Amino acid sequence: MSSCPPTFDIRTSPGKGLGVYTLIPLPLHAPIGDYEGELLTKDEKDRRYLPSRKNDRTKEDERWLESRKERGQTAKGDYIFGVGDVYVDAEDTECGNWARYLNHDNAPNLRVKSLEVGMDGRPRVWFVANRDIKEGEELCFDYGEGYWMEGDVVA
Ligand SMILES: C[S@@+](CC[C@H](N)C(=O)[O-])C[C@H]1O[C@@H](n2cnc3c(N)ncnc32)[C@H](O)[C@@H]1O
Repeated sequence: MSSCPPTFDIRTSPGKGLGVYTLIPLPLHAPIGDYEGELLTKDEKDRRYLPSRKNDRTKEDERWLESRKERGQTAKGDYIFGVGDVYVDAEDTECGNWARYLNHDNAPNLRVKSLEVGMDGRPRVWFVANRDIKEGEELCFDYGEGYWMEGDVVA
């Protein structure tokens, strides 16, 4: 996993697991970082994570799940960000980056920006400050209603 910028700190956020905190003040519109992970199609995401699609899993899906287990990685579906038809899955810590620890807030201090196709031909998701942020604040974005309803998709 790519390391967290030195100006941010990953630590316990009460009631939310780990979270990302800024060690410096950040001005409105400050770029925060990209959300990185494995790219999955909707069908791959559903087959691998939804219990209702378990019987549709291919051999490749089973190998993928087995690899997660062997490497002590979870497969809960809590780290998925949808961009158009593609899903960025940051659950595997060998593929996701530090942004996987950004928590949800109904009054977030971050705004999500995304492109279905970035300059490298891949989808891009990144965060910017949506207000001035004080030193020591936790960085959060709004996951959107779908995340909490379906439990398998971030935003
Ligand atoms: C993308 S992860 C965020 C990082 C996570 N806290 C961790 O320790 O790995 C999303 C998960 O964090 C937790 N989470 C995020 N925001 C939360 C909130 N506002 N309240 C409670 N739990 C939250 C939930 O368990 C959610 O499924």
